[in-house]
Amino acid sequence: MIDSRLPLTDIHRHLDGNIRAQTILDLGQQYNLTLPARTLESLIPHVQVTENEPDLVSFLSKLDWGVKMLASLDACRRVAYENIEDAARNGLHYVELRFSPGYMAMTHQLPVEGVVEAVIAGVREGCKAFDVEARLIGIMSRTFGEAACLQELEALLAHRDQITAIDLAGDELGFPGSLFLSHFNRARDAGWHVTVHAGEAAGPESIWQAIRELGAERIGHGVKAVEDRALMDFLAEQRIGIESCLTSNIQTSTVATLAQHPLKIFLEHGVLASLNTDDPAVQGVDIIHEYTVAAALAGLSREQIRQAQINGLEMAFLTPAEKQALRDKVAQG
Ligand SMILES: O=c1[nH]cnc2c1ncn2[C@@H]1O[C@H](CO)[C@@H](O)[C@H]1O
Ligand SMILES: [Zn+2]
Repeated sequence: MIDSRLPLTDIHRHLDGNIRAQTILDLGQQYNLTLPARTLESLIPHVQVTENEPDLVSFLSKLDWGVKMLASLDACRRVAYENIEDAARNGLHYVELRFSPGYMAMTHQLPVEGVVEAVIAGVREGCKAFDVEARLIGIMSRTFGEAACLQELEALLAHRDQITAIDLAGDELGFPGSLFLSHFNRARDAGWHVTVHAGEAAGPESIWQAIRELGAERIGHGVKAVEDRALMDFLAEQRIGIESCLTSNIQTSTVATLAQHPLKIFLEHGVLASLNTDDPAVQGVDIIHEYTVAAALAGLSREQIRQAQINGLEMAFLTPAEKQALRDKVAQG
């Protein structure tokens, strides 16, 4: 159930994990690139999760075809623009879109800083054309190591005023947060907010590390927090938000079934947790599905779903005045 009098937000949404299948096909044609299929229908199984993947890293490989079609900065701009259009179509009032400029640049050796500029431009155009408010979160893709992350960080820092926060995503088990202390020191010095993918593939210690050593104010997924009572208390007391992504956690085999998902326990424990998509196009879901289907299957009551919706804006990297302006705007219709 979505409460239409409250702002609808998605604050954990990968722009480069949300490239339309049709756009993948179009870009393949435009740049004469090889794809595993020629029709939309036959392409879907290659670019969308159709059965749950055995683990996080297998799931992440599903993002690769879309990113491989980013043959120019204009393609990056287009994908960013379409992300805002899709958010508007879903009735989202506010989105935080995250992207990994090095990952997007990789296949066609685009300039990483150019990718950051193209994404900023596409999002800005989208926000002008559609009634959506957006902020950008820069991702460092840990999967490619510390040096590649440094390159992403520097490209993002060159546009620090257009970026709201920094994140670390990718292979959590292979590349622990402890490798990235200096990256996060620099990101915090830039005045950015910090959110970190933690406690998805690795255990609660990864969440403690993200908070204590990287300065995380919010945690992406954070599923494994439920295994550590002291951490649950700490999250609730410090109001460290958990960005839950229900369908994603099933598709990565982080959680076996929605009925076993800890989001309900987080909310019962007073942890600030919200509903988000993650990589909607790759997952074949949207925010409406997460609210109206997945949340109920995860055992959330109507009141808990409403609380999660309230928490989404509460957790947003906005000032109190910006949040209030959004509440007022939506309440007035
Ligand atoms: O669910 C997830 N967990 C961890 N990393 C992710 C997830 N979804 C996407 N990425 C990672 O984010 C970057 C692109 O924005 C890529 O590094 C991709 O692997
Ligand atoms: Zn994510």
